[in-house]
Amino acid sequence: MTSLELREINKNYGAYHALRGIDLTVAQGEFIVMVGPSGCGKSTLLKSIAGLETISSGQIVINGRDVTRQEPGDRGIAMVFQSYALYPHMTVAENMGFGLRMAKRPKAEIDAAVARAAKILRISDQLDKRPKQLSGGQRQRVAIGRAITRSPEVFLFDEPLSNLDAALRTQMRVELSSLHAELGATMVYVTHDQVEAMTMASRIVVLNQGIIEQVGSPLELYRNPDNLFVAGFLGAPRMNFLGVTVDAVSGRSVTVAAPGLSPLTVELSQPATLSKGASLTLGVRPEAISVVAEGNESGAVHGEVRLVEHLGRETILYVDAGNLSTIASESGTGNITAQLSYVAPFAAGQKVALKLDARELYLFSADGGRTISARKTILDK
Ligand SMILES: Nc1ncnc2c1ncn2[C@@H]1O[C@H](COP(=O)(O)OP(=O)(O)OP(=O)(O)O)[C@@H](O)[C@H]1O
Repeated sequence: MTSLELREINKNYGAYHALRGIDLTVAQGEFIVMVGPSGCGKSTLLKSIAGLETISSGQIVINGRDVTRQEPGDRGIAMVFQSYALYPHMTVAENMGFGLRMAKRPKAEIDAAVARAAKILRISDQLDKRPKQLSGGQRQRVAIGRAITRSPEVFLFDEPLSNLDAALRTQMRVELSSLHAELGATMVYVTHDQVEAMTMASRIVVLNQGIIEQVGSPLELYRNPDNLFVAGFLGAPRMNFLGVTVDAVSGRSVTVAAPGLSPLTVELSQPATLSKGASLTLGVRPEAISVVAEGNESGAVHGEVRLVEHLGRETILYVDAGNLSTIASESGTGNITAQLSYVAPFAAGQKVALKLDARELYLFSADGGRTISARKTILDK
């Protein structure tokens, strides 16, 4: 059953076109996570669904009701903000019951809803405290509790965990996923955090400059990005991009090369009319790069280690591969990043040969960065 439908949503701030024809259908119980670079329109879209922003054109439908012109309080949504937005002079219980009190619900009903939400969020012993007596994590639980008590048709979350420290964020992430499973509610969640997006979402929506670049399950987007933007946006460290030229085409295979790179053959999604010498972008994720002994030439890139990050279980190498042309290196240190799943004994200044896994290569068209390589197999979660 459809829970939320966004139809051709446009939002202008004066001459600035912040949302450009957003279409999205969300099924009952889905956990939608919206990601995208700063300023791409995530908050504007969330606030538009909430009714805190008026859209310039389009339609917002919640459970079959057109709510486009309705007040926020009448839309059947509850929003949880990054800043918690709790009333400092009210107790936890009063904060949580606020929405129901405004709706003039009977006291017994409010008390029961608050008690239930507090139990779910494990803050039953905090109900008489005021927000300033609580930790950041507890405050965010109260804000979520306030949303739960209203039994909304759709929950909206605007970066709810970004004010918490790393350990608490991990804990709350797990708790929010459990809460979602327990309530079976439709949730739309905005975040900057890749891990939150990958682990919590039923589907991720990647926004860029007011348009949707791609919608899909986390693994679908990670394995089969539609274009260079999505490929580069999801994954940390980011996918490496190398400028290459077509060496030879044979049916569905294309061999590409670049100065400093041994020729590599990539499967295409369909037979392509690529001519020899045409420019393309080759993509390879850091985890699809291994270090091989010098002298092993097949698909190897030779370079010098600039920086090593030892993360315990894994090692990240930032390698300068000389004149191998790469596009916008993420770190500014070296131009190829390799992520090795072991404690690798490398040091800055060391010469290495990197091998790119031929099964894990992506090719993007020069015009618009469309993915033209064959789709990758997705291993189910
Ligand atoms: N009230 C406003 N008036 C004018 N422009 C605005 C207004 N609110 C947002 N914008 C512009 O609209 C664009 C989208 O803003 P929005 O806050 O939705 O981005 P975002 O993706 O949530 O960014 P961030 O991740 O940094 O929070 C930005 O370019 C922003 O400057």
